[in-house]
Amino acid sequence: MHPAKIAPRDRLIAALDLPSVASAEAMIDRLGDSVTFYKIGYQLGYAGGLTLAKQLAGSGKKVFLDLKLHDIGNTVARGVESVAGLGATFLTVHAYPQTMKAAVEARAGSTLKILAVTVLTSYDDNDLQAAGYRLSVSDLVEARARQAQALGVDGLVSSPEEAAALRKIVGVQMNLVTPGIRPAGSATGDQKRIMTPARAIAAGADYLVVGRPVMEAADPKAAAEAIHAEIAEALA
Ligand SMILES: O=C(O)c1cc(=O)[nH]c(=O)n1[C@@H]1O[C@H](COP(=O)(O)O)[C@@H](O)[C@H]1O
Repeated sequence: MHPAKIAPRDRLIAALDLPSVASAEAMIDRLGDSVTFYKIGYQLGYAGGLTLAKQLAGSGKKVFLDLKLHDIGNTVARGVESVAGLGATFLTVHAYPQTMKAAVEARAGSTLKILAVTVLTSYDDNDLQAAGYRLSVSDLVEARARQAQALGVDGLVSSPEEAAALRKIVGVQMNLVTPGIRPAGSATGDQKRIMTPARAIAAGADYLVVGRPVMEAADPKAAAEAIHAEIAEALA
Protein backbone atom coordinates (compact mmCIF):
# COMPACT_ATOMS: atom_id res chain seq x y z
CA MET A 1 0.00 0.00 0.00
CA HIS A 2 1.26 3.51 -0.78
CA PRO A 3 2.75 4.83 2.48
CA ALA A 4 0.52 7.92 2.42
CA LYS A 5 -2.56 5.70 2.37
CA ILE A 6 -1.74 3.67 5.49
CA ALA A 7 -4.03 4.62 8.37
CA PRO A 8 -1.83 5.88 11.23
CA ARG A 9 -3.32 3.38 13.68
CA ASP A 10 -2.57 0.47 11.30
CA ARG A 11 1.15 1.31 11.48
CA LEU A 12 1.57 -0.45 14.81
CA ILE A 13 1.75 -4.23 14.37
CA ALA A 14 1.58 -5.96 17.75
CA ALA A 15 3.43 -9.28 17.84
CA LEU A 16 1.28 -11.86 19.65
CA ASP A 17 4.35 -13.71 20.92
CA LEU A 18 2.37 -15.70 23.48
CA PRO A 19 2.20 -19.41 24.32
CA SER A 20 -1.44 -20.27 23.66
CA VAL A 21 -4.57 -19.20 21.82
CA ALA A 22 -6.24 -18.58 25.20
CA SER A 23 -3.50 -16.18 26.31
CA ALA A 24 -3.57 -14.47 22.90
CA GLU A 25 -7.36 -14.05 23.05
CA ALA A 26 -7.06 -12.55 26.54
CA MET A 27 -4.42 -10.11 25.27
CA ILE A 28 -6.56 -9.17 22.23
CA ASP A 29 -9.48 -8.45 24.59
CA ARG A 30 -7.24 -6.34 26.78
CA LEU A 31 -5.83 -4.36 23.87
CA GLY A 32 -9.29 -3.72 22.39
CA ASP A 33 -9.27 -1.03 19.72
CA SER A 34 -5.71 0.06 20.56
CA VAL A 35 -4.42 -2.57 18.10
CA THR A 36 -5.79 -3.08 14.58
CA PHE A 37 -2.91 -5.20 13.22
CA TYR A 38 -1.55 -8.39 14.82
CA LYS A 39 1.46 -10.52 14.02
CA ILE A 40 1.39 -14.26 14.63
CA GLY A 41 4.78 -15.98 14.53
CA TYR A 42 6.44 -19.25 15.56
CA GLN A 43 5.34 -19.37 19.20
CA LEU A 44 1.60 -18.89 18.68
CA GLY A 45 1.53 -20.25 15.13
CA TYR A 46 2.73 -23.66 16.31
CA ALA A 47 0.18 -23.58 19.16
CA GLY A 48 -3.03 -23.20 17.16
CA GLY A 49 -2.39 -19.65 15.97
CA LEU A 50 -3.26 -20.25 12.33
CA THR A 51 -6.89 -20.90 13.23
CA LEU A 52 -6.83 -17.75 15.36
CA ALA A 53 -5.30 -15.85 12.43
CA LYS A 54 -8.30 -16.77 10.27
CA GLN A 55 -10.75 -15.75 13.01
CA LEU A 56 -8.94 -12.46 13.61
CA ALA A 57 -8.93 -11.61 9.91
CA GLY A 58 -12.64 -12.54 9.75
CA SER A 59 -13.35 -10.19 12.67
CA GLY A 60 -11.86 -7.21 10.85
CA LYS A 61 -8.34 -7.12 12.32
CA LYS A 62 -5.35 -7.19 9.99
CA VAL A 63 -3.04 -10.16 10.34
CA PHE A 64 0.67 -10.59 9.61
CA LEU A 65 1.67 -14.26 9.46
CA ASP A 66 5.32 -14.32 10.39
CA LEU A 67 6.24 -17.83 9.26
CA LYS A 68 9.61 -16.83 7.77
CA LEU A 69 9.48 -19.53 5.11
CA HIS A 70 12.67 -20.80 3.52
CA ASP A 71 12.80 -24.16 1.70
CA ILE A 72 13.03 -25.51 -1.84
CA GLY A 73 10.83 -23.50 -4.20
CA ASN A 74 8.11 -26.11 -4.60
CA THR A 75 7.67 -26.50 -0.85
CA VAL A 76 7.55 -22.73 -0.33
CA ALA A 77 4.95 -22.36 -3.10
CA ARG A 78 2.69 -25.08 -1.69
CA GLY A 79 3.02 -23.58 1.80
CA VAL A 80 2.06 -20.15 0.55
CA GLU A 81 -0.97 -21.63 -1.24
CA SER A 82 -2.04 -23.25 2.04
CA VAL A 83 -1.95 -19.99 4.00
CA ALA A 84 -3.22 -17.71 1.21
CA GLY A 85 -6.84 -18.47 2.13
CA LEU A 86 -6.54 -17.49 5.79
CA GLY A 87 -7.21 -13.82 5.07
CA ALA A 88 -3.84 -12.54 6.28
CA THR A 89 -2.38 -9.30 4.88
CA PHE A 90 1.33 -10.17 5.16
CA LEU A 91 3.43 -13.35 5.11
CA THR A 92 7.20 -13.40 5.67
CA VAL A 93 9.78 -15.42 3.77
CA HIS A 94 13.56 -15.19 4.08
CA ALA A 95 15.12 -13.07 1.32
CA TYR A 96 16.65 -15.87 -0.77
CA PRO A 97 15.93 -15.58 -4.50
CA GLN A 98 14.38 -19.06 -5.02
CA THR A 99 12.22 -18.63 -1.94
CA MET A 100 11.02 -15.13 -2.86
CA LYS A 101 10.27 -16.13 -6.47
CA ALA A 102 8.23 -19.15 -5.41
CA ALA A 103 6.29 -17.17 -2.78
CA VAL A 104 5.44 -14.31 -5.15
CA GLU A 105 4.20 -16.72 -7.84
CA ALA A 106 2.13 -18.73 -5.35
CA ARG A 107 0.38 -15.71 -3.81
CA ALA A 108 -0.93 -14.57 -7.22
CA GLY A 109 -4.70 -14.24 -7.21
CA SER A 110 -4.92 -13.80 -3.43
CA THR A 111 -4.82 -10.63 -1.33
CA LEU A 112 -1.78 -11.90 0.58
CA LYS A 113 1.37 -9.74 0.37
CA ILE A 114 4.84 -11.23 0.66
CA LEU A 115 7.44 -9.59 2.91
CA ALA A 116 11.11 -10.54 2.52
CA VAL A 117 13.14 -10.63 5.73
CA THR A 118 16.46 -9.01 4.77
CA VAL A 119 18.79 -9.39 7.78
CA LEU A 120 17.31 -10.22 11.19
CA THR A 121 17.37 -7.33 13.67
CA SER A 122 19.22 -9.47 16.22
CA TYR A 123 22.24 -9.59 13.86
CA ASP A 124 25.15 -7.17 13.67
CA ASP A 125 28.19 -7.33 11.37
CA ASN A 126 29.95 -9.84 13.66
CA ASP A 127 26.94 -12.16 13.68
CA LEU A 128 26.83 -12.07 9.87
CA GLN A 129 30.52 -12.92 9.69
CA ALA A 130 29.99 -15.82 12.11
CA ALA A 131 27.25 -17.07 9.77
CA GLY A 132 29.71 -17.06 6.85
CA TYR A 133 28.83 -13.76 5.16
CA ARG A 134 31.50 -11.30 4.02
CA LEU A 135 29.10 -8.36 3.65
CA SER A 136 28.18 -5.82 6.31
CA VAL A 137 24.58 -5.74 7.54
CA SER A 138 23.79 -2.60 5.53
CA ASP A 139 25.32 -3.99 2.31
CA LEU A 140 23.49 -7.32 2.62
CA VAL A 141 20.17 -5.63 3.46
CA GLU A 142 20.50 -3.43 0.38
CA ALA A 143 21.55 -6.29 -1.92
CA ARG A 144 18.61 -8.40 -0.75
CA ALA A 145 16.22 -5.45 -1.14
CA ARG A 146 17.29 -5.04 -4.78
CA GLN A 147 16.75 -8.76 -5.42
CA ALA A 148 13.36 -8.68 -3.69
CA GLN A 149 12.28 -5.68 -5.74
CA ALA A 150 13.37 -7.33 -9.00
CA LEU A 151 11.35 -10.44 -8.09
CA GLY A 152 8.14 -8.51 -7.37
CA VAL A 153 8.11 -8.95 -3.59
CA ASP A 154 5.59 -6.64 -1.90
CA GLY A 155 7.59 -5.42 1.10
CA LEU A 156 10.75 -5.70 3.18
CA VAL A 157 11.45 -6.48 6.82
CA SER A 158 14.54 -4.76 8.17
CA SER A 159 15.66 -2.75 11.14
CA PRO A 160 14.55 0.91 11.09
CA GLU A 161 18.28 1.69 10.88
CA GLU A 162 18.15 0.69 7.20
CA ALA A 163 14.76 2.27 6.39
CA ALA A 164 16.02 5.54 4.94
CA ALA A 165 18.53 3.81 2.63
CA LEU A 166 15.93 1.24 1.58
CA ARG A 167 13.37 3.92 0.74
CA LYS A 168 15.88 5.43 -1.69
CA ILE A 169 16.31 2.04 -3.37
CA VAL A 170 12.70 0.81 -3.53
CA GLY A 171 10.77 4.10 -3.48
CA VAL A 172 7.14 3.83 -2.37
CA GLN A 173 6.57 0.60 -4.31
CA MET A 174 7.48 -1.67 -1.42
CA ASN A 175 6.31 -1.40 2.19
CA LEU A 176 9.02 -1.14 4.83
CA VAL A 177 8.15 -3.16 7.93
CA THR A 178 10.48 -2.69 10.90
CA PRO A 179 10.84 -4.75 14.05
CA GLY A 180 13.62 -3.79 16.49
CA ILE A 181 11.37 -1.07 17.94
CA ARG A 182 12.14 0.02 21.47
CA PRO A 183 10.32 2.93 23.14
CA ALA A 184 12.80 4.96 25.22
CA GLY A 185 13.69 3.16 28.43
CA SER A 186 12.46 -0.32 27.41
CA ALA A 187 14.70 -3.38 27.59
CA THR A 188 16.64 -4.21 24.41
CA GLY A 189 16.55 -7.99 24.95
CA ASP A 190 18.14 -9.88 22.06
CA GLN A 191 17.62 -7.06 19.52
CA LYS A 192 20.78 -5.35 18.22
CA ARG A 193 19.54 -2.87 15.59
CA ILE A 194 16.88 -0.80 17.33
CA MET A 195 15.11 2.57 17.21
CA THR A 196 12.30 4.31 19.07
CA PRO A 197 8.87 4.40 17.36
CA ALA A 198 9.21 8.12 16.56
CA ARG A 199 12.68 7.74 15.03
CA ALA A 200 11.62 4.70 13.01
CA ILE A 201 8.70 6.59 11.46
CA ALA A 202 10.94 9.59 10.79
CA ALA A 203 13.40 7.24 9.05
CA GLY A 204 10.64 6.14 6.67
CA ALA A 205 9.28 2.94 8.19
CA ASP A 206 5.69 2.18 7.13
CA TYR A 207 4.85 -0.35 9.84
CA LEU A 208 6.41 -0.90 13.29
CA VAL A 209 6.44 -4.43 14.71
CA VAL A 210 6.40 -4.40 18.50
CA GLY A 211 6.34 -7.46 20.74
CA ARG A 212 7.69 -7.43 24.30
CA PRO A 213 7.36 -3.69 24.92
CA VAL A 214 3.57 -4.18 24.57
CA MET A 215 3.04 -7.85 25.53
CA GLU A 216 5.12 -7.62 28.72
CA ALA A 217 3.97 -4.14 29.77
CA ALA A 218 2.10 -3.82 33.06
CA ASP A 219 -0.61 -2.08 31.01
CA PRO A 220 -0.36 -3.31 27.38
CA LYS A 221 -3.14 -1.03 26.16
CA ALA A 222 -1.42 2.05 27.60
CA ALA A 223 1.88 0.90 26.03
CA ALA A 224 0.19 0.55 22.61
CA GLU A 225 -1.46 3.97 22.95
CA ALA A 226 1.88 5.56 23.88
CA ILE A 227 3.36 4.11 20.67
CA HIS A 228 0.41 5.47 18.65
CA ALA A 229 1.05 8.90 20.17
CA GLU A 230 4.72 8.73 19.12
CA ILE A 231 3.76 7.61 15.61
CA ALA A 232 1.20 10.43 15.27
CA GLU A 233 3.70 13.01 16.44
CA ALA A 234 6.37 11.76 14.04
CA LEU A 235 3.89 11.81 11.11
CA ALA A 236 2.66 15.34 11.92
O1 LIG B 1 9.92 -10.88 10.79
C1 LIG B 1 9.84 -10.32 11.89
O2 LIG B 1 8.77 -9.89 12.31
C2 LIG B 1 11.10 -10.06 12.62
C3 LIG B 1 12.23 -9.87 11.84
C4 LIG B 1 13.40 -9.40 12.43
O3 LIG B 1 14.41 -9.17 11.77
N1 LIG B 1 13.40 -9.17 13.77
C5 LIG B 1 12.31 -9.39 14.57
O4 LIG B 1 12.39 -9.14 15.77
N2 LIG B 1 11.16 -9.89 14.00
C6 LIG B 1 10.00 -10.23 14.85
O5 LIG B 1 9.51 -9.04 15.46
C7 LIG B 1 9.11 -9.28 16.80
C8 LIG B 1 9.91 -8.38 17.70
O6 LIG B 1 9.59 -8.61 19.03
P1 LIG B 1 10.14 -7.74 20.22
O7 LIG B 1 11.64 -7.76 20.14
O8 LIG B 1 9.62 -8.45 21.44
O9 LIG B 1 9.57 -6.35 20.02
C9 LIG B 1 9.33 -10.77 17.08
O10 LIG B 1 8.10 -11.42 16.91
C10 LIG B 1 10.31 -11.20 16.01
O11 LIG B 1 10.09 -12.54 15.60
